[in-house]
Amino acid sequence: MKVGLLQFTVRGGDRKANEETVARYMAEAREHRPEVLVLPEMWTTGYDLINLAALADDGAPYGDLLVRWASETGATIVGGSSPVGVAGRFANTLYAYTPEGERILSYEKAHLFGLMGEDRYLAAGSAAGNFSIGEVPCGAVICYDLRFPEWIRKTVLAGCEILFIPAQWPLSRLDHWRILLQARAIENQCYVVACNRTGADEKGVAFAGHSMVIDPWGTPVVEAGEEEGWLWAEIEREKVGRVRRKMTVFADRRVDLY
Ligand SMILES: NC(=O)CCC(=O)C(=O)O
Repeated sequence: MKVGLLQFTVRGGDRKANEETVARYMAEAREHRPEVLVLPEMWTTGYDLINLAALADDGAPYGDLLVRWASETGATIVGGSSPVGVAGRFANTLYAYTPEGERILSYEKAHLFGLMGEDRYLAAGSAAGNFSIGEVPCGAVICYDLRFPEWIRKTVLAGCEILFIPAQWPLSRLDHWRILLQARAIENQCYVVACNRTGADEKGVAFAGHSMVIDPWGTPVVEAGEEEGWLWAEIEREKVGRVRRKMTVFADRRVDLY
């Protein structure tokens, strides 16, 4: 399965500029014949939470763009996330679409990140992000959710061979990013596909880039630098089964203890 992760510099509060940037990269992606494309967290608006009510949509413009790009590229799009608001309740929401335009995932970030003010402006989701790409069981969480292994374990126990993690993760905690991503891949024996943003926001906070694909043994398959652009990787689904058969972590769980 050929996967492309787009890390780019999100412009806070400027949906038009962000849409134009992604559209440009989507046109470029076609020649790579991708099967899955992944975008970063809150790529439409950035963290302009004060203006959330004006910037968020009800899911339609955000979803419509993903439908268009999925159709144009022929890939399933795991569309990062965007603020989606219905009846005054806004959530950091991730949609995924097939090339045929079917929405296969709507996931709301479950753990709100106080350091970036999310808890003051957004509502937390409470449903796990399980979905399938063709026959492959997948899961998704968003950024800060990465710090909650219980939540990710729940997603994996429901069936997940590839875990997608769109993010806006700062450069100052790059070490946490890399260690936690690897740990989640090792302990859950699944692929981790993590797409971060690049550049700095309007307050001068620098973001890490370093999007990564990690295999179910915990070995990085690819890792980006801090620059904007596509990161490409090949996912070998058989590896998940191989690792899970070799080290029987799931069968060895002491469910009588925890
Ligand atoms: N957007 C986020 O959830 C950021 C999470 C983060 O930076 C962290 O250290 O955790």
